[in-house]
Amino acid sequence: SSSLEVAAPSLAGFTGVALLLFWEQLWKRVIVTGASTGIGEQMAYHLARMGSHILVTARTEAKLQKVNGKLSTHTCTCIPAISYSTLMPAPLISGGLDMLILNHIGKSYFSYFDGDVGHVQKLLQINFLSYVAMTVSALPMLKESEGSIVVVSSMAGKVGFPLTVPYSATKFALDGFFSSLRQEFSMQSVNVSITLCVLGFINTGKISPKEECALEIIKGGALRQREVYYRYASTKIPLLIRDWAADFLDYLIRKCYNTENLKKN
Ligand SMILES: NC(=O)C1=CN([C@@H]2O[C@H](COP(=O)(O)OP(=O)(O)OC[C@H]3O[C@@H](n4cnc5c(N)ncnc54)[C@H](OP(=O)(O)O)[C@@H]3O)[C@@H](O)[C@H]2O)C=CC1
Ligand SMILES: C[C@H](CCC(=O)NCCS(=O)(=O)O)[C@H]1CC[C@H]2[C@@H]3C(=O)C[C@@H]4C[C@H](O)CC[C@]4(C)[C@H]3CC[C@]12C
Repeated sequence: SSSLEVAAPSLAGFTGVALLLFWEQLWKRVIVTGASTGIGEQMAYHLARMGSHILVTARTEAKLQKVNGKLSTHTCTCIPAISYSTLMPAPLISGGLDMLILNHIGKSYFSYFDGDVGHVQKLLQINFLSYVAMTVSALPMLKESEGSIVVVSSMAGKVGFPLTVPYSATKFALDGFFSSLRQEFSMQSVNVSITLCVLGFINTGKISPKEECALEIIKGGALRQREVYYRYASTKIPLLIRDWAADFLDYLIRKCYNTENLKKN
């Protein structure tokens, strides 16, 4: 389809082609949550190109059907009307699974913390607790396939950025849960990899395009990396500063924060 052809140039790099060939040998079965728009949608297109069996979720049926239409020549199952706002319903997964990509997020605001505890609770349910519930449901199958869990997080889940208090809290929680779980897997010889993806601001322009970001996430998961940094320099360097000069990094973030530009997204 046209949109898959549009995505093709981003796979042109050597690692992209190598991954594609490697992936096709394995014929992966993958779940991508929050795949109706943004980075999740782009991951669905990349995975389809690699010949994966994919299951995509989101709340809005119309948007998911649009994505499904572009994936029609591939094996794709849509689970629309899935909302993670209430405690996870029955597991949506049956049969085998090789990779669980947890990507969805609920809507939040981009301004000073307004004291709304209910909003923090709701966002924790969508952005954090549902990730825990999905992981618990999928774990028997992932153990069987020695598969992978990929958790999409943010710079705002590693460093304190202003104006994103509830969102940031949910992303820090993911790091705590999945880093601790990774340790336990290692101690219990559970061969399921956990990849935490630390993303900077993804824009629609050429600097950090969502198509490239989506491919980096899939690559990191397939290679069973502990963490993915995208873009590497602009996420990794601030984190190195954080560990040695936290106050200085906080100062730099406040100084460089372009709120007007971010509010437009
Ligand atoms: N964009 C960026 O600059 C950055 C993004 N990230 C991370 O990347 C990931 C993807 O972000 P992005 O592509 O911008 O996200 P989008 O806002 O484009 O997509 C969010 C997805 O989640 C779904 N969703 C929203 N609310 C719910 C809900 N209550 N239950 C189930 N599904 C829901 C949406 O579909 P629907 O509304 O139909 O349910 C949509 O498919 C996120 O984890 C985000 O934190 C990290 C750093 C920067
Ligand atoms: C401003 C933060 C990123 C700093 C950075 O990486 N700059 C270099 C970019 S470069 O690679 O192009 O050179 C942002 C890191 C995470 C962002 C927030 C987020 O995770 C999700 C929301 C996305 C939405 O579109 C805008 C608001 C966000 C809360 C977003 C705000 C900016 C970040 C904190």
